[in-house]
Amino acid sequence: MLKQMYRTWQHAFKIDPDKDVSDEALEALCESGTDAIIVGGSQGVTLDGVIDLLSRVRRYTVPCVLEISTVDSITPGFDGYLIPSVLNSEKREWIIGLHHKAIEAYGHLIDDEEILLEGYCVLNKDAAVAELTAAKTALTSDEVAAYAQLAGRLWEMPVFYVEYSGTFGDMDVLKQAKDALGDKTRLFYGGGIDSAERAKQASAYADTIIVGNILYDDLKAALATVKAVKTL
Ligand SMILES: CC(C)=CCC/C(C)=C/CC/C(C)=C/CC/C(C)=C/CC/C(C)=C/CC/C(C)=C/CC/C(C)=C/COP(=O)(O)OP(=O)(O)O
Ligand SMILES: O=P(O)(O)OC[C@@H](O)CO
Ligand SMILES: [Mg+2]
Repeated sequence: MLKQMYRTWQHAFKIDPDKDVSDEALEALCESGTDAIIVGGSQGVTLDGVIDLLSRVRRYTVPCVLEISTVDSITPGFDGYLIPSVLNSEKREWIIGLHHKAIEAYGHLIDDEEILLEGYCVLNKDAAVAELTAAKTALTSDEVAAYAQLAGRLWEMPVFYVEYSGTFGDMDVLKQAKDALGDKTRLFYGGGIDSAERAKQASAYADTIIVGNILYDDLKAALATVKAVKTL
């Protein structure tokens, strides 16, 4: 059950259903000691791609959750569902609009124990997700911290996600977000973690680090990020 699990996560791999990963690489990732596999991406996510990846990850015992990016690619069978809301989007649809429509259509199917809201702050202007969601990425650390305080201490969202997808972020920004968040909300960090060293740096402030792109470019380096933050 997602709501019982996510608070213990220190590390997760995010695997994109739109990208190729070999069976050998997938086995190494799933058996690495990571806390969870997140299936998600912002481009080219299809139902077929999601089902294919889910069935392959299901050969292993690692928890597997879907980070929903389109309604059409939701399928049963995951251990839980993460719902991103891009707090610094200039467009209402990415904050609450698509969510409202989805709840109207599928709200009756939702198991509250398996669904988790993530307040995203998207900070790399060059990431596809920033363009897609019209994120206002040029924010000062105080402005990011204000989103963290809002998401954490006021709204008590389960997760605040500092997202630098594609590049390693500013650790001072991450620290300030942590300080502003309060103790109800888990801080997720993702973006440019491509070594044990960077994994350690980010996990000094983030409760959970998310590792994505490097798993396609350098599997060994990706696996090293697990050992860097977890005592196995
Ligand atoms: C049958 C069954 C199991 C039913 C379950 C019912 C259920 C769970 C219903 C869902 C209800 C609900 C509220 C759904 C939300 C609908 C929705 C589409 C919301 C919008 C989400 C959103 C803001 C998407 C934008 C993209 C985004 C933030 C994706 C997150 C992943 C991410 C940031 C990937 C990074 O992107 P990447 O591909 O790596 O690309 P770049 O590196 O280039 O950025
Ligand atoms: O792909 P990277 O840059 O590792 O980022 C991970 C994750 O935060 C993407 O949503
Ligand atoms: Mg990516």
